[in-house]
Amino acid sequence: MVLDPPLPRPMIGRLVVIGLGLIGSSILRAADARRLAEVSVAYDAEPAVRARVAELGIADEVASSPAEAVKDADIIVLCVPVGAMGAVAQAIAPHVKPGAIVSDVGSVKGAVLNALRTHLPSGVHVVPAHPVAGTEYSGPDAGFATLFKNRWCIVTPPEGADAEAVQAVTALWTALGANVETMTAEHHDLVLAITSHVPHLIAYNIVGTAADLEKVTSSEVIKYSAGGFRDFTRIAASDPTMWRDVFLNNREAVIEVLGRFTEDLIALQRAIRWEQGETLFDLFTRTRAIRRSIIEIGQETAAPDFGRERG
Ligand SMILES: NC(=O)c1ccc[n+]([C@@H]2O[C@H](COP(=O)([O-])OP(=O)(O)OC[C@H]3O[C@@H](n4cnc5c(N)ncnc54)[C@H](O)[C@@H]3O)[C@@H](O)[C@H]2O)c1
Ligand SMILES: O=C(O)C(=O)C[C@]1(C(=O)O)C=C[C@@H](O)C=C1
Repeated sequence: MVLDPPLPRPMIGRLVVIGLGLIGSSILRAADARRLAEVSVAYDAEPAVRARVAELGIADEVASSPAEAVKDADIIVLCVPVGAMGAVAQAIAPHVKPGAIVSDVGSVKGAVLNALRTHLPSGVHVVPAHPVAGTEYSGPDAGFATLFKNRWCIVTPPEGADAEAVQAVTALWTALGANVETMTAEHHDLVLAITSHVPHLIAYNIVGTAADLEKVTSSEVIKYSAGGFRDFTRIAASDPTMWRDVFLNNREAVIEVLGRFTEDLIALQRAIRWEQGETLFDLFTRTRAIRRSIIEIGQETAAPDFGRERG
């Protein structure tokens, strides 16, 4: 997979990335490869992370404070855990120039939009976004320039958002390689609860259950985890801070989806108890078709339906 060639002229003056882990460092790498900004500026709360980013040479400048980072910025992208977005917005608020755009990459949108709007002055354009692309790894060394290539990025502008600012964020993500879709923050949070948040919770739970089973030793779990369980362990290795914040900030949608999930699981339990093979067979046939259609259209380029038929 390769990125498109560099732009003939940078599309952004000063691009600032705050939080230099998997996502922030991937944005910097892709922006550097495609020469999207005249100047890219990086900041992270951890001095060791800032030093590593300077060593990697993926930003033009590494700032030593949030205030220094956002001075004269045109677009600022917050790539910190969802629970830290409010504190970062508060720290940069007095230093962001009027007319600048503040965006983010948080996995939850409603709570982040509220946090950003609470702290940032009204002259600053808030346009949240979420690249639906990632891995179970964290930190600046985990990032790579093609992470967003042919993946979806969901932009969730608040009502009345400045059209030019929304266009600028859309153009940024398109240039980073993503396909952009726009929806409300509320709808995003429901869609991602089913496609990402609850699946992660299930993975954390099943790996935790396996680890706690008294009659199966942990060495047996490791030894025989070549198949399905191994896939769950990859997801369950995802960053604890990030995922704690996701669940605490998308409580309503996660609880709603978990309710449905629990009902369906109990129905399966009943089908097994009463030996209702047809029920099991029908469900497994339906789910197999879903998997095959995802592969057929190519997960990376498929236009997901985002559940719109449910209204
Ligand atoms: N990992 C994924 O698969 C994925 C995918 C899409 C979106 N996201 C979202 O992207 C964001 C970042 O995730 P990541 O995987 O890059 O995390 P990460 O742990 O790799 O990096 C986060 C970085 O933020 C820094 N940070 C934390 N608090 C800070 C603060 N107050 N000020 C400045 N820096 C601070 C940390 O030091 C760390 O370097 C999260 O909001 C997450 O929900 C993650
Ligand atoms: O591929 C993975 O490891 C991911 O978990 C990526 C994933 C997802 O659930 O699809 C995780 C969280 C994000 O907000 C977006 C993408």
